[in-house]
Amino acid sequence: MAPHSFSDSMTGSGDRPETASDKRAIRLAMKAALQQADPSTSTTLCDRLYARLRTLAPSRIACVWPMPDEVDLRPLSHRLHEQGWQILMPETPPKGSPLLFRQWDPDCPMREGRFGTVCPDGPIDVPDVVLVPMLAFDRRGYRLGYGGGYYDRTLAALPDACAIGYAFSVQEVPHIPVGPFDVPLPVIVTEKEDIIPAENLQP
Ligand SMILES: Nc1nc2c(c(=O)[nH]1)N(C=O)[C@@H](CNc1ccc(C(=O)N[C@@H](CCC(=O)O)C(=O)O)cc1)CN2
Ligand SMILES: Nc1ncnc2c1ncn2[C@@H]1O[C@H](COP(=O)(O)OP(=O)(O)OP(=O)(O)O)[C@@H](O)[C@H]1O
Repeated sequence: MAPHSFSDSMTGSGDRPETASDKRAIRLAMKAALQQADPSTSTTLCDRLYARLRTLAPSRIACVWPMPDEVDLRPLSHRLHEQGWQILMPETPPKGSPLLFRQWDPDCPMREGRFGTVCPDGPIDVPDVVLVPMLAFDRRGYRLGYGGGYYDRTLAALPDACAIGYAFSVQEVPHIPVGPFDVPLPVIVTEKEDIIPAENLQP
């Protein structure tokens, strides 16, 4: 079925029940699989992200403070900071709102936020580049997060930002169920490869 079908848009404000339930099943399976992932893979993934970003002029980039078993972007955040990038990290607002981003530097105080997230206690800022965490993804560029819809709302509000999804390669699934607000990412970086979904489109 087409990603943005009529029946999806009929519901107006969210996923159909079967889409939401299919997403939940993938999240559960992936959370379990991630507990077996090798954390040292984060280092290779950070190196690949850095290789992609170093060709750009330093600007304001949204990184992420990791949650348990997730890719750890902290080595990349430090490296980019040393290279003159302004690092931002998300603050998680109540569900239904886009993320806020706050400036981070290696010495800034951090505080605990919603759902086990941690965010800098710095000024609010707006990113030019957004690194997007994913619980699962597919080769079309669709992603699943923890189910808040935060990044979908955030990227919709930042149409000019350059969005780059990142995850361990074991987080790839054949097909992410898609709802009316899911927009595919233009690039996904894993520790093994850079996936450019447009290259996978059938003519
Ligand atoms: N490291 C990191 N930070 C991030 C994200 C992320 O994916 N990774 N987010 C990506 O968007 C946002 C946080 N989104 C989240 C949304 C829900 C849950 C969560 O634990 N949900 C519970 C159910 C909560 C409830 O509804 O009561 C769960 O999954 O069991 C966690 C993070 C912003 N910060
Ligand atoms: N821009 C939006 N406007 C309104 N509702 C949205 C928007 N984006 C997502 N949603 C809704 O939010 C709910 C959660 O979305 P989804 O399950 O795709 O979250 P997720 O992508 O896994 O979470 P996150 O983006 O926080 O990592 C769904 O019902 C979805 O339709």
